[in-house]
Amino acid sequence: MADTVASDTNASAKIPVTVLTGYLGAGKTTLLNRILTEPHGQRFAVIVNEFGEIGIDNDLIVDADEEVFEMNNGCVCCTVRGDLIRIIDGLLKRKGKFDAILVETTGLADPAPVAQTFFVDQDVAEKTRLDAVVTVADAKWLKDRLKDAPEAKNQIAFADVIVLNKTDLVSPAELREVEMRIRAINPYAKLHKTTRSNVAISDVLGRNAFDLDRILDLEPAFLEADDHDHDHDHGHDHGHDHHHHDHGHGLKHYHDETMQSVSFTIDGDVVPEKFMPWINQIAQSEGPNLLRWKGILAFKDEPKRFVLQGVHMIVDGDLQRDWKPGEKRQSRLVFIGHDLKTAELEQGFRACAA
Ligand SMILES: Nc1nc2c(ncn2[C@@H]2O[C@H](COP(=O)(O)OP(=O)(O)OP(=O)(O)O)[C@@H](O)[C@H]2O)c(=O)[nH]1
Repeated sequence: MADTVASDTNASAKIPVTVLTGYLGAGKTTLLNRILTEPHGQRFAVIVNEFGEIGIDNDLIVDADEEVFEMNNGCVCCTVRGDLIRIIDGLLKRKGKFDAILVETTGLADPAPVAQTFFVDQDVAEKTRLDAVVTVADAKWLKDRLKDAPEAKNQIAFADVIVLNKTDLVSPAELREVEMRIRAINPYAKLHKTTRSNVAISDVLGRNAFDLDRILDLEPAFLEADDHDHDHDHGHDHGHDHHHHDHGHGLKHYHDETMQSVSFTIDGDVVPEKFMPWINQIAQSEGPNLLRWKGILAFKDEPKRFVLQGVHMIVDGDLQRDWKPGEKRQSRLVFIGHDLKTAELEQGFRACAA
């Protein structure tokens, strides 16, 4: 994986995949129908979980027969959905008939294994790229679901784009409150407030969400949205203490009781021979706690930007476009997860600086 991917520079030829997630009834189907009926000139292959005709059903996505991948070191904590792989393999054989893939996950699904599929399976990873995880959230009910449904929190934490839907059902004050709750879990996603999932198609498709520039540019504003009360529901949570954050030293830090985001910036290059072993080791040791991680790295003597992403113990990366003339060569990493060893992560990353 990570040590072989650097040669893979052909990212743009891959078929983009958008994973559409969100809790039951949030408005996923409404969004999907909008995407499929608006004129955009694109042809989509759609994978949804109720669709008998393609051959997965809710049970499979929710909890049944997942296939377990045994990693080289014997770890079995990374699982992927065999059925999803088979469906995508089948679709890819019909290549040319569609431009993009949309996967609508059931409202109960943890998006991690779905996203992992696009990194883990070699055939799938060679031919597709995860464009973005789009999470539809119900403005009226999300707050409650964050308390009682871990999937709902994972779906928010995982999102590159959040469609905060059903805004017609809440007051402006309630809307602000739910937005802050979302930001406490995921300060990085692009957020759109909608009724009937009426977001512009260009805001959900073709995002190249792993071009982190856009997301990180927005980060300071996101980090200001933290002067909110927490409902401290310690029910099933890990008993973390209150959120706090630290604006010093290029370290940003934001979390609710369980979920946390940290980002680090090195003002310059990193040495790939140091960075790659380090990040692989972090993937192994911290992977179970790492829900999602991303980075843009300036590798020493490398004219192209190295874009990294990970899901739990899986690391994936590509050399993408050139650093532009005048663009500041920086190396940035973002981790979203729980119980993050922030100081250790920062120290390890800084040790890779050129
Ligand atoms: N009031 C209101 N209702 C909405 C809005 N968007 C969707 N709905 C309704 O909410 C219900 C659920 O919408 P769906 O799009 O089916 O939601 P879903 O996320 O696909 O639901 P599942 O398939 O059950 O997970 C439908 O009755 C929609 O008409 C909205 O913005 N406001």
